[in-house]
Amino acid sequence: MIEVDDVHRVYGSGRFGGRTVHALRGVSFAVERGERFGIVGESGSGKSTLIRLLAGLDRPTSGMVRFDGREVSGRSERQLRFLREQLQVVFQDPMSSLDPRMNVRQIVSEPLIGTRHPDPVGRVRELLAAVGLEAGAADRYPHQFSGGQRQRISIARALAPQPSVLIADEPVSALDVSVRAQILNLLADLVDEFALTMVFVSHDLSVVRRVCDRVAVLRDGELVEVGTTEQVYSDRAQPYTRQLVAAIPTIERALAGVDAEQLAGQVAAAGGAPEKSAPDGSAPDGSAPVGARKDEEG
Ligand SMILES: Nc1ncnc2c1ncn2[C@@H]1O[C@H](COP(=O)(O)OP(=O)(O)OP(=O)(O)O)[C@@H](O)[C@H]1O
Repeated sequence: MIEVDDVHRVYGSGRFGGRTVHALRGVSFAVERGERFGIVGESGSGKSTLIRLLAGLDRPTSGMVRFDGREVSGRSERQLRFLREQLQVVFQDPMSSLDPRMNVRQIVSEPLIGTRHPDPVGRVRELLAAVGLEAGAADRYPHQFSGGQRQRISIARALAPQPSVLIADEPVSALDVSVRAQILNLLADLVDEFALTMVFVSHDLSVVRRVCDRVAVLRDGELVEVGTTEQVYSDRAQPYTRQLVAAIPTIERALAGVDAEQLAGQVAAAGGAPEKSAPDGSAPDGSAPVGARKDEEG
């Protein structure tokens, strides 16, 4: 469905002594139809750059991105219409990606403008139900919802044009930990229900692990590992991947059956990151562990 072939992206020309940043270095992978493919890497590893290339919002400096056999790079906006219909992105922060002046009906039906959909109102009702919002939500505005509910609205909007591929760009990072699991479960259910292909991007391997079949690990613009989520999570052949696992709060690893002490030893031996979680399994900022429920969404 998606092929990324030896893609490089260099920012800046380097002319007149200017700085260049080699954000992606020879990245290659393929995402099969129906797959849930995770891309994980720490800040600055090139995740946003890669998403922009997949969505046809930017062009690689060299290499090629293909969608359903068609080249994405180097096409005009008119030629990319097929991609805009087939591929939708859910962004990290629903507050900034939803227009505060539009009500939910307008937001969710916006992608249908110009498509001659026979029943946009009915479609909005259907989509709100699919993401677990009541029909009355259609008349309300983004600020009247909780963070998790706003992300549900973003997901409904992304599904409106009936895409075949959903790119989720850190979709739960801006949310309270108590609602993350609900949104992840919702995404997984919708991918099944609508037979979607999903590319799920996150800095957090534990989040990717919940929803993805395969995962690619990105470091400083290079793919250092690609494999099934379980392989990557449990083999940890790469010291960098071990660091990503070690950054997951202890309770998450306990749930995953990973021996925290053994892992900490491996990381220390690899010169890796220090243990970040508190002994009680809470996150470093003192927030509740992932998976804890406060029923904040209501
Ligand atoms: N428009 C740009 N011009 C110059 N450098 C850029 C530009 N966009 C990104 N970069 C650089 O490219 C590298 C990769 O950035 P990118 O935003 O893709 O990483 P990321 O993994 O998405 O990080 P984050 O999770 O912090 O968003 C970084 O060094 C970044 O500073």
